[in-house]
Amino acid sequence: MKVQTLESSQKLFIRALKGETLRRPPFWLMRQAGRYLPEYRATRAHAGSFLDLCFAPELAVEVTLQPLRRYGMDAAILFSDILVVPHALGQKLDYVEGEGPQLDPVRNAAELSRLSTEHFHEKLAPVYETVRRLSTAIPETTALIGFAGSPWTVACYMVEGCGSKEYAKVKKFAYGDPQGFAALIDLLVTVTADYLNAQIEAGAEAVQVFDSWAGVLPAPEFRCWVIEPTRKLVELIKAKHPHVPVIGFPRGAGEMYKEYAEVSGVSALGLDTTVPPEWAALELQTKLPVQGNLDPIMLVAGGEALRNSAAGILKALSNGPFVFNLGHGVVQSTPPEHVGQLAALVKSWPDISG
Ligand SMILES: Cc1c2[nH]c(c1CCC(=O)O)Cc1[nH]c(c(CCC(=O)O)c1C)Cc1[nH]c(c(CCC(=O)O)c1C)Cc1[nH]c(c(C)c1CCC(=O)O)C2
Repeated sequence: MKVQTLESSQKLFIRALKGETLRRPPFWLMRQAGRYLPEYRATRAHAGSFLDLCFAPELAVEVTLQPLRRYGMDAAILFSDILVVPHALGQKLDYVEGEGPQLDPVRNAAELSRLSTEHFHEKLAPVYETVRRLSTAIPETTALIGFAGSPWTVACYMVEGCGSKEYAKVKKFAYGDPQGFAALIDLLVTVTADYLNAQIEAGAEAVQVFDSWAGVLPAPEFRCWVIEPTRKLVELIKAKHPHVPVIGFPRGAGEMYKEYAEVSGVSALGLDTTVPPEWAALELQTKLPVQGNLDPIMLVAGGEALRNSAAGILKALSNGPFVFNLGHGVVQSTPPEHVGQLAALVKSWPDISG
């Protein structure tokens, strides 16, 4: 096995998450691997289904490395999906071409009782193997990020059975039967902590908790189903791995970002596209390192709009601990050369800022 000579703590990405203000901020992009890259589409065509790709360590390593080869990001993110967790609990999951994920929904206590943790780690063993292989396959200065969905966001898919506009079914379950819904959330807190701890033990140097649907809840329910489960999850990770940074990404949290920053215990905050960077510098970055938040559609537009928007974010947030990223994932219609332009801009910051 290759011996890693560079300590995690020396990597730019980890240094920023530990609170250092760096001259040139590190960067990576949410969903940096995926269908916008022709080499991803080629590997995907060989893999069979999308889940087959997630559970084939050799191919999952390959697609994780693809964006790094082109753009030299400061961090690699494990290639997998947030929905492998319900899959490992025994919920039926399919990714339907053009329609996204489809699950057999869980909407009450009886359906909940059919889930089982019995084969959980066995089913996720290929993911841990991917992390182990990546930890020696990535460049020496690149950090390795593990991830999971937040209990709330994973519950959204488990209850709705697919993506949704209104999230009416999961809200009805949470509002109408808070005790029953708490059983689902508590289960997800426990298994997600085990899952992230296992990724860390396999070599992940930081983990991100994707809470894509945090923004759909009123404040009291946001406290109950987003902040509190995240706080428990972070506590279970920190109990075993106190020095591993946990990035929380409560997309759409708005004003509630402040309370999430103060209460959840996360080490750093992922900012969505709508958060004003200047506000974040004053109200959030004074408490925790921040990551974000270029609109992914700026990467589709390219040119002046992309340059100006990225420079505005870099100006506002580079005076504190900061990781440059998007405010949500790369979209499929992104021209790969625009990602190259963005990478060049961030890597030459601040020398080109004047
Ligand atoms: C909500 C969510 C999911 N998955 C994820 C989230 C949270 C972030 C967000 O809000 O986007 C997270 C995710 N999904 C994927 C990654 C890989 C790592 C990375 O490069 O960032 C990560 C971090 C691969 C993927 N996950 C998926 C793909 C596309 C599948 C394919 O190749 O056919 C990829 C590359 C499928 C997926 N997976 C999910 C959906 C809704 C879809 C369908 C929509 C789509 O196709 O983009 C669930």
